[in-house]
Order: sequence, then structure tokens, then C-alpha cells
Amino acid sequence: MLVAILLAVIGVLCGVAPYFALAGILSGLVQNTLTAERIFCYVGIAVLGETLKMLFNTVSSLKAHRVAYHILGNIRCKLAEKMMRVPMGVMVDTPSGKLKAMVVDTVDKLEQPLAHMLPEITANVFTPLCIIILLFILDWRMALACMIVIPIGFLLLMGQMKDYKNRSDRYIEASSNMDSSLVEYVNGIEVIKTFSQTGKSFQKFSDAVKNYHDTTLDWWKNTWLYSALGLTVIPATLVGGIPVGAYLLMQGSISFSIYITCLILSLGIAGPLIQATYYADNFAVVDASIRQVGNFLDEQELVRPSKEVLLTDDGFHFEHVSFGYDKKEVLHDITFSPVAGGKTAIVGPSGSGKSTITKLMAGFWDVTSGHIIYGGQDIRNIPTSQLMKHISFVSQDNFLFNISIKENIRMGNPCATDEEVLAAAKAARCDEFISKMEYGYDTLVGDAGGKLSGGERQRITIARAILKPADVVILDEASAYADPENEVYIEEAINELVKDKTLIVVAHRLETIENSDKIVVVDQGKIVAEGTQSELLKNCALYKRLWNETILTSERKRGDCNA
Ligand SMILES: Nc1ncnc2c1ncn2[C@@H]1O[C@H](COP(=O)(O)OP(=O)(O)OP(=O)(O)O)[C@@H](O)[C@H]1O
Repeated sequence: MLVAILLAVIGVLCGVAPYFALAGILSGLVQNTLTAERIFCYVGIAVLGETLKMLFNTVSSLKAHRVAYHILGNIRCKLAEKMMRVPMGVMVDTPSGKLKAMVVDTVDKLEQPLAHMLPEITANVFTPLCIIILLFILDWRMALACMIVIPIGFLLLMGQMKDYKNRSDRYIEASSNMDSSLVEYVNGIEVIKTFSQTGKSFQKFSDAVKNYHDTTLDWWKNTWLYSALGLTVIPATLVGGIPVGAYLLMQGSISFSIYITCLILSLGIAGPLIQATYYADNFAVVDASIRQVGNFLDEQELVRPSKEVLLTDDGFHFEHVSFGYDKKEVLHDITFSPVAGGKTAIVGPSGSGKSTITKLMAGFWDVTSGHIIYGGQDIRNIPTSQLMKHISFVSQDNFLFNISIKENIRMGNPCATDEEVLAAAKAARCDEFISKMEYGYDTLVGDAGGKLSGGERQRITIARAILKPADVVILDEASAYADPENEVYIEEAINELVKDKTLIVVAHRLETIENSDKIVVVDQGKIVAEGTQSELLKNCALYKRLWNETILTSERKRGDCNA
């Protein structure tokens, strides 16, 4: 960047040459000393100056852009890395449109200032400075006369900086709101159409667009007068220079060539200065953008060590764990141990805290109090990457990346061979439907997305988990894909997944967990009972009620099928 600034300064200095050449021609003309060779020489100086100016500016701009895009790339990578380290809550609570706006648009706003502002502002301030020094060397009275309008013009321009910080904050907020409501509108288009919410949802987006429009217009309404006056006054250097110079000329205290040179040189002050004020505008944008990016980078992280620790076994233990997403506690003093090497089911009414328990095991959030122990260590003392080597987390959200199906499965174990990927897909009962696709395992998920059913997507994510050599499988059992055929396939896939592993399953349909080694019953964030199916049916009224509801639902379903 320093090289870019230096080159820009040299470029600007070269740009002063044509002014000297013009002054030389004019004073030669008036003093009758001009010859054809002199004219040729002056034109040569002017052309050379302009050419060098263009050359230096181009190289400077190239260098500055390279640096700027390097910086933008670094900021974006830092933001993406940060997303991996902040608690999941920060990611869940921030609309995806807002995150997109920050990583793409806010960071993009730094391109202009970085690539242009630093070299050009330096060059544009340096040139007028050189001209002013030259003017003072030529004649200090002419220098003052020419410059008298500049402070007045700047005072007028300063008027537009009134309330600048608030205005630029409002502008960035309005632009980010417009982005996030557009992303929300696009992501939710299916729900919007299904529930005929088109008008209401579109209204939210059009309100955001209107707000952006009003904010921008409001900004210009507040600044245009100051800007117009300032930009008219600053270039008017001749207003002081011509009369004062003429008077000094009549008095005989300056020569005609000094008079003409000063007037022409003074014309070179305003252009770069005005250009510099345009870039100065960017300071507030830089400030607001950096603050927004900085706030995210300063978000508190889940603190984990980087050095791997010794894990003695693959058993989990909850010891007096309490947790709340915000201030409201949702888990209260939970103590239990899933069966190592066996199957533990977590059951309870909706909203009782089952999924939250599993998310805490995967380290997505930190507990408020108490300890979650894995392999003899508090999970806060285990590096995330080490913990994740031991855990496969299969949630209801069957997220597939827009890469080939094969690569989606391979994410479970990047070192797996094609044969291993195929074996996992077969075990997860995916092979049949994948093979029927035109490009088979190489089909891009984006292309196949419309063709994949919810159950098929889930089986692909199970294949991914089968491939991962983890000791513990945490399964947030899906209740959504309950058509009989898929249900059978998914159950078979899950049975393959959990062979010889510790399984912790959040169960919504109790028939699938009746043979568990341990069933933990959760109600309103507390563990109310634990034991086997037969023990709980005897001792736990809540479990008995949930079981009866399950039986009733199954019978109703069977009745429907028979009918
Ligand atoms: N990201 C979140 N931010 C704030 N509150 C949350 C969040 N996720 C869940 N909750 C709240 O925590 C409580 C427990 O939710 P959790 O998802 O663990 O229940 P659950 O038993 O798994 O429910 P379900 O069976 O319906 O999936 C609920 O009151 C829920 O509203």
C-alpha cells in the first residue's frame, strides 16, 4: 500500500508539468519570446508529464486494488472462521440475510476506501500542497490571494458533516435490513405461497426498500446545499488571484510571467482537493463498516483448548447441569449418564428440553452451571475438533451441501475411499435410489434437490454419519418422514449406524426405543425418571401417558392403512 501511495504521489507531481508548460507558453507569448522550438519543448513537457502521470497512477491503482482485495478476502475468511467459534446461539439468533449482508456487502464497502482512498487521498492532498509551496516561492501575496477562497469553501463543505455518524449508521442499517428481508423473502417463498402470505411478506420487503430509499434521500437532502456551495467556492481561485495580481502588476512589484504562472498554477489546487473530499466521505463508511465487522469478530467465543487431551472412555455424564438460551433457564440441575456402548433414549413432551440436552453434548453451547463429562474430561476442556472426532450428530435438519451426493457422504470421513462411501450408502439404504439417478453418486444435490424426498435426504445424512468413525452417535429422531416405506428404510439405516456404538436418541415415537438400555424422561427441563421401559411403565406416570399416546397413534395409523 505504501508503494501504491508513493507511485500515486509521483503520478500527481508529473501531472503538474502541463500547468508549467501552459504558463511558459502564455508568458512567452505576452513577452514575445516564444519560438517554434520553445513551443515544441513545452508541448513535449506537457505530454510527457501527462503520460507519466497516467502510467504511475495505473500501476499505483493496480497495486492498491491487489492489496485491497487481499484485505477483503482476509476479513471474509476471519468472519467465516469466527462463525465456527461463536456459540451456535449467535448463529441461530442472527438472520442469515444479516450475516450475508455483513460478509458480502459491508465488507465490500471497504473496497472503495482501501483501493482508492489511501493512495488517492494522499496524492490529492500532496499535489495542492506542492502547488501552494510553489506559489509562496513565486510570490507570497499572489499565493494568499489565490487561496483565500479555499478555507471558505471548506467551511461550507464541513456543513455536510453535521450528524454524519448517525446518518451513515442509519444508511448501513437500512441497507442491511433490505438485504436480510430479501434473503428471508426468498428463503421462505414456499411457506409464503403455501399460506398465501404474499402480500404481507412482500410488504416487509417493500417497507425495507422504502426505508432504504428514504434514508438515502434524507441524506442527500441534508447535504446537497453545503456540497453545492463548497464545490462552487473552492475552485474560484482566480476570484482573488486576478484582481490582486493585476494590482501588484500595475505597481510593478511582480512580473507578468509570475502573474500568469501563479494564476495558472492556482487552477491546479481545487481539482485534487475536491477529489480528496469525495474520498474523505468514505471515512464514515469505513468507520461504520469496521464497527459492524468488529462487533461480530468481538463476539464471545466458546473457549476451548487447542491441545488434545487424554480421554479415558466413551462415556458421557451430566453432573448438575443447568442451562438457558438467554436469561430464561430451560434445563434445571440435570444429572444422568447415558449407557456407554448401549442405547439411551431421551423422551418427554414437546419443549421439555430433549434436543437442548443433545446440543450441549455436542458442545454447541456452554452450560450455565454444572459439568458435562466425556471420557473423564469436562467437555469445555476438550478441543472442539477432538470432541467432534468422537461424536456423530444426526439432527432433524438434513442439510446437504450443493456438491455431489458422493462428496456429501464423504464429509463424514474425508479420507474414505469411493468403495467405503458406497458401502456406507448401501448400509444407509441409499444405494438403490442414488443408482437410479442419471449421474448416480456424482449427481449434484442442487440438481437432485427437487427429486430427493425428506426421507431420502435423511438417509444420505445417515450414510454420512455411518462413514464417520465416531464412538458416540447422537440422533435427534425425525418424526416428519413417517410414511411406512421410508420409516422402515430409515430404521434399518439407523440400526447400521449405531452398531457397536454409544447411541443417544431423542425419541418422538416411543415404539422405536422400547428396547433401549436406558430411557430418560424429561419434563420442563428436569429429569423426572430414568430406567428401562418396563420399570418406567410401572413407576413413571408421565412415561405411561406418553406410551399410551404412542400406542393410540399407532393403532389409529394402522386403522387408516387398513381402511
Ligand atoms: N435457539 C433457542 N433460543 C431460545 N430458546 C430456545 C432455543 N431452542 C430451544 N429453545 C427453548 O428451549 C426449550 C427446550 O427446547 P428443546 O428444543 O430442547 O425441546 P424439545 O424437548 O427437544 O422439543 P421438541 O420435542 O418439540 O423438539 C423450549 O422452551 C424452547 O422454546
